[in-house]
Amino acid sequence: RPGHAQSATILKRQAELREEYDYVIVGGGTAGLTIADRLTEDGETTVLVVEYGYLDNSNAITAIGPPSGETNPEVHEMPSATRYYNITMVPQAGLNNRTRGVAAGCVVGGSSAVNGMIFDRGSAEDYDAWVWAAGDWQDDYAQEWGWDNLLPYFKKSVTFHPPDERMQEEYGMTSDVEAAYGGDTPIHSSYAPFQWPAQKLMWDAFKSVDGIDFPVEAADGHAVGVFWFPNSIDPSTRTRSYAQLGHYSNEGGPSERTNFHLLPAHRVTQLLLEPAEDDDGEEVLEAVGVKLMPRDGDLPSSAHQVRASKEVIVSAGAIHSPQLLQRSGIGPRDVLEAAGVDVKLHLPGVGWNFQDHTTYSASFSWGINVEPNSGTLQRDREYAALAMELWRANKTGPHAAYPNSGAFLPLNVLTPSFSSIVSDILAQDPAEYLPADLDPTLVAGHASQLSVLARQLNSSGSAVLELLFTGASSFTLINLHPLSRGTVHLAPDDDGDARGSVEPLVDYRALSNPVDLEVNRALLSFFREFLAGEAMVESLDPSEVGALVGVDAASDEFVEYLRATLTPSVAHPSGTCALGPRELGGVVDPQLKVHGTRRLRVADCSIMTLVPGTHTSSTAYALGEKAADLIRGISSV
Ligand SMILES: Cc1cc2nc3c(=O)[nH]c(=O)nc-3n(C[C@H](O)[C@H](O)[C@H](O)COP(=O)(O)OP(=O)(O)OC[C@H]3O[C@@H](n4cnc5c(N)ncnc54)[C@H](O)[C@@H]3O)c2cc1C
Repeated sequence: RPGHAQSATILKRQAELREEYDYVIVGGGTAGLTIADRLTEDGETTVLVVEYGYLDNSNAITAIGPPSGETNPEVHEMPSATRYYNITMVPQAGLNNRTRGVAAGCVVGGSSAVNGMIFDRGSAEDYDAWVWAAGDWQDDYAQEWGWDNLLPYFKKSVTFHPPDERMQEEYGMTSDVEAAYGGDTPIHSSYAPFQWPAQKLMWDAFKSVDGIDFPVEAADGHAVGVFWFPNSIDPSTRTRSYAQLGHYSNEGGPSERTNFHLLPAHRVTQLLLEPAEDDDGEEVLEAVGVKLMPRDGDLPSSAHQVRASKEVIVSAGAIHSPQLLQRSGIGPRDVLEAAGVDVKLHLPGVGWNFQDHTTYSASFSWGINVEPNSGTLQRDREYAALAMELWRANKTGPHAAYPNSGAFLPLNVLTPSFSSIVSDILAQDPAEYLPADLDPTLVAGHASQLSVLARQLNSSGSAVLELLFTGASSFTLINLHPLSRGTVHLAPDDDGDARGSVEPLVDYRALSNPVDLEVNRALLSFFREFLAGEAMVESLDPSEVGALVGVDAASDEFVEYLRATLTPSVAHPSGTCALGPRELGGVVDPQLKVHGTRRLRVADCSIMTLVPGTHTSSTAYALGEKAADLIRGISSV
């Protein structure tokens, strides 16, 4: 245990912990802290947040700008590895049995403390898709979800800082505050005050491609096209803005409220569940509290228990929320039995429907060298000195550069054969690419998702390719709407060991659905064609470099390249406790209540039925805000 960990052992804290709170929230991450902040703002409602990570005030979490050590050295109060879980995905059958780490934040603030700070939102269709996937139950889900219901919470969840006049004139940045923003929460959303000149050349080149939109504002539901997007960065200090600073230690925030308790460095190992009846007299499980264990120190002889008089809210993220439900006896019967867990509620959707965006690299070099660029900082000592001076003076200049522009393009812009890909999806037998003997409700849910995905891939309102550009010549091509579905299941050797330290089996099942190969081919073909177009040749003169040179996107060799190099995750894990009817494999109802239970909700990225075509943190904040209102029974912002 790091000596400086600001965490109490349960014995030290036992005196401070109450026996009972109104609400117990599992996970002090992006959504969890947002919910806790809202529930306690009345000064009366008592809330305990249990967080496995440490309360870590290292400035290394917030520092951005020049490499550490050169100015304002980063201070690591704790080893940086303590801010991540140590999980290795299971060997990926579709990726030559490769494995790698699974990125998930493990610290107060959750993944918002370690993420890349791209702070965009999906398109309206990305959120309507969750409702569409509810099939015959759409009307129920449309009451609370879909873009129109979420937009007020997106607005509420951040303080937006529009680009100033210079940034508008010099870089062409645009925004529409009224359409997309208006909140004043201490979670900040802003643009970098410096962009490299080659960025503009690429932006201009996109203008020569047919069918591309350039929305003035993307965060109002129009996140398709080439557009500017902000970062979760506080522009007054140019430091990371994240859930710990915005929903815990902020002035007047939860850390100053006596009705709020945060217990870091403790893991909830099980939910306390009792048999009960719901309002219709049906037998259900009722959540009455949690069992928790310290992360460090001597192991107590038994787990400490805390009761929740109103509700338990699970916000442990898309990797650990399903794990906790499963450990507690809620999940697919076979998975629970294999791990020796008593099945209290057979709910096959728990841990199913695992999704993330996938990515692979494509590298080029520019034949025309446009100065300055990030290399100039290394090559030109005078320029480097000026850059450091600007950063020291007012946090501007090249060291303030951060990605703010991207192409988020629909399939019909990427390939003229988009409709044949859509037909391939519609022609699929929904069970064909799923694990054998999957519960029929999960197959039915997948069938529903396939029709939603066909609709999105056929539409100009949903992006399929994400390509961020800053002026640099290396790119990652991201598939925003994969069809492959994976699992997060309890490890059979998870014997419920006292600390709960056995991590779940994380299987992306990347490329298990062949349509994902087709889409990846389309991403590469489009991008190569774009770079070979007149506008790019005249301004930057690209030539391809690296392992893909000479590899035809239509060839088997390209498939081999994908299997050898594709990354199955860009750290946007989603979908493992999906919003949706039980008949379609859903785990939570429109109120985020777990089917078959009382006083138990899940609220984090695991509830996203389909991963939206965007980075996921802004949605985690918005759904945290939404969940808090559902819990409080508030029907509009
Ligand atoms: C490396 C990385 C880069 C990313 N880059 C971006 C980006 O640039 N832009 C973007 O928008 N999104 C990005 N994301 C994704 C985004 O940050 C997440 O989708 C979002 O923060 C998840 O929010 P959440 O509330 O669902 O979960 P989290 O914020 O991860 O919170 C879950 C919390 O629960 C705790 N927990 C888990 N199990 C237990 C338990 N049993 N008991 C107690 N506590 C528990 C965890 O420690 C964690 O703190 C990135 C994520 C990572 C990891």
